[in-house]
Amino acid sequence: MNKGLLIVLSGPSGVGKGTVCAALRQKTTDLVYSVSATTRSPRPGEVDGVNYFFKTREEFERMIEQDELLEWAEYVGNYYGTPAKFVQEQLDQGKDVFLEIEVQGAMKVKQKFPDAVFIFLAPPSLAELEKRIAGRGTDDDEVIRRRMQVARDEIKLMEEYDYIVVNDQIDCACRRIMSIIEAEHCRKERIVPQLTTSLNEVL
Ligand SMILES: Nc1ncnc2c1ncn2[C@@H]1O[C@H](COP(=O)(O)OP(=O)(O)OP(=O)(O)O)[C@@H](O)[C@H]1O
Ligand SMILES: Nc1nc2c(ncn2[C@@H]2O[C@H](COP(=O)(O)O)[C@@H](O)[C@H]2O)c(=O)[nH]1
Repeated sequence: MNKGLLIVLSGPSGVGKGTVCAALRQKTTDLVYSVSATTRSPRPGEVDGVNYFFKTREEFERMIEQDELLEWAEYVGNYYGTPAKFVQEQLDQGKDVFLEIEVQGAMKVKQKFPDAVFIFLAPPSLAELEKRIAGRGTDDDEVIRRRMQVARDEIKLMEEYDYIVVNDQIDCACRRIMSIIEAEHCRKERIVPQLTTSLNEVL
């Protein structure tokens, strides 16, 4: 079991993962956020090394070959992946690490880190999801159509997750995620090994 908690947040594009993460950052400083690598082009305002590490396909494929990624997936024509070294270093230091990734990648993390916590952020409805993707104004109609198509398959896999949080309101979703993390820290599987020294007379 890792010293820190690995928390995986997935959910269809446009459901509000980034928005909820930004709100979480304001409410708690206890989480470390992994920065993914991608071959997608930066959107206006996105900064290399902050939002993503922007890579060419060749660079990304080299990262795959050199086993630098904890997981990776191809999504709507681009590669996305989690740099492994940073995540493992933070977990080893006892920090809680937060990954915001799509479903195929989350399923790969599940194989490697069965004790990670998997949270699916669900939209209140498909109509609301499409409204949010389109309202963001970052994708053309074809990309929106493909993201909605993938979203249907992703929603089918939501039962693979430990928790489902409906993102009807940003603050509510944020509170629920913080409660899940709090509760996960109290699981006996995590607590008992830590208490065996201090309570060794009775344990
Ligand atoms: N609870 C909410 N109610 C209404 N609008 C929301 C809510 N949460 C997020 N949004 C809006 O939905 C749009 C998409 O949000 P966001 O970019 O955070 O989604 P995402 O899941 O991170 O998408 P992607 O996976 O494509 O990066 C944004 O315009 C955001 O302001
Ligand atoms: N499997 C992974 N998926 C990731 C990673 N980083 C982001 N994502 C997901 O990709 C889609 C599209 O993102 P966008 O920024 O182009 O809208 C979205 O669901 C992200 O959560 C990753 O490292 N691995």
